[in-house]
Amino acid sequence: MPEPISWTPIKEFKEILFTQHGGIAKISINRPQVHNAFTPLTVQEMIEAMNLCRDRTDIGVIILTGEGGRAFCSGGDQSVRGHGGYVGEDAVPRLNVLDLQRIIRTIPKPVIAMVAGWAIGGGHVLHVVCDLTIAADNARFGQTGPNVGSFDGGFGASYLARVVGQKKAREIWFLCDQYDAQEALDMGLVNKVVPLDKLEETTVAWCHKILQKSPLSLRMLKSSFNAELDGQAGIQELAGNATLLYYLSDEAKEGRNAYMEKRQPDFSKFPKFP
Ligand SMILES: CC(C)(COP(=O)(O)OP(=O)(O)OC[C@H]1O[C@@H](n2cnc3c(N)ncnc32)[C@H](O)[C@@H]1OP(=O)(O)O)[C@@H](O)C(=O)NCCC(=O)NCCSC(=O)c1cc(O)c2ccccc2c1O
Repeated sequence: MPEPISWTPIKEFKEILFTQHGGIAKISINRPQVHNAFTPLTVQEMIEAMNLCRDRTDIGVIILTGEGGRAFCSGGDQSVRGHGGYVGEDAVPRLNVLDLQRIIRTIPKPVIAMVAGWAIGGGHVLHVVCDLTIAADNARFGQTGPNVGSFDGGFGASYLARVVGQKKAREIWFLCDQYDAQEALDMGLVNKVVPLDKLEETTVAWCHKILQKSPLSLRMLKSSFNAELDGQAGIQELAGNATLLYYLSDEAKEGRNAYMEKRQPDFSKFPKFP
C-alpha cells in the first residue's frame, strides 16, 4: 500500500485549498456541498493561486481538482447567478471564469485536471482547457448550458471541437448528454482513466515524470500547441518565449551591454547559423 501523499498548505483561501508536494502545486475547489460549483470568489482565488504558481520557480506542474471525490466542478453556482453574470459579495456580476481559462491556457507550466465525479457545465470547460486530464472511473462529463440558459462559445466550444472533433462537440452541446469516463477516453476527451482510489497516486506519478523533463522545452511546447489555435494571442505567447530564450544568449546580452556602456554593439562575433 503506497503512503498517502502529503500536501503542505501554500496559502489559506475561503473556497479553495492550495497546497504543494515538492514541485507539484494542487488547486482544489472546496465546495463539495454543491459539487464544487464556483462563485466569483472561488474563481478569484483560483486565479490568485495560478498566478502564484506562475511566479514560483520551484513549482513545475499544477493539478486542478475538486474536493470530496464526487465532483471535479459543476460549473457556475446557479444560486449566485444574477443579471449579467455571477454575483459576489461586491454585488458586481462577473464571468471571471473566462479569465481563469486564459490563465490555465497560457501559464507556462503543464496543468493537469484530476477529475473525480462530475465535470459539468463551466466545470467541464475547465478540464477541457487543462493540458491533460486524468479521470477516475466515477467521472462524468457533459455540458448543461442549453438546459440552464447559458453557453460558452469560447474555448468551451472551439477548443472542445479541436479536442473531440466538430460533430462530437456539437453533440455534447446540443444534446447535453452525460458521458462516463470510458466514453470520455474513447473520444479523446481525457488522457487516462483509473480507479478512484488510484486517482491522486496516478496523477502525482504523471507530475513526477513531467518534473524530470526540461522546463524550457515544456514551456515552448505548450505555447507551440497554443500558437496554432490562438491567433495573434498565440503568436504573442510563443514569440514571448522566443524573446526569453534570446535574452539568455550572449548575443542579446551584447546588445544590452553596449547600450549600458554607451558604445556600438559588436555582433560580428556571433555566428550566422544556416
Ligand atoms: C452535476 C449534477 C448533474 C449532479 O446531479 P446529482 O443529482 O448527483 O446532484 P444534485 O443535483 O442533487 O447536486 C447536489 C447539490 O449540489 C447543488 N449543485 C450542483 N451543481 C450546482 C451548481 N452549478 N450551482 C448551484 N448548486 C449546484 C445542487 O443544487 C444540490 O444542492 P441541494 O441543496 O439540493 O443538495 C447536477 O447537480 C447539475 O446538473 N448541476 C448543475 C450543473 C450546471 O448547470 N452548471 C452551470 C452551467 S453554466 C456555467 O457553468 C457557466 C459558468 C460561467 O462562469 C460561464 C462564463 C462564460 C460563459 C459561460 C459560462 C457558463 O456556462
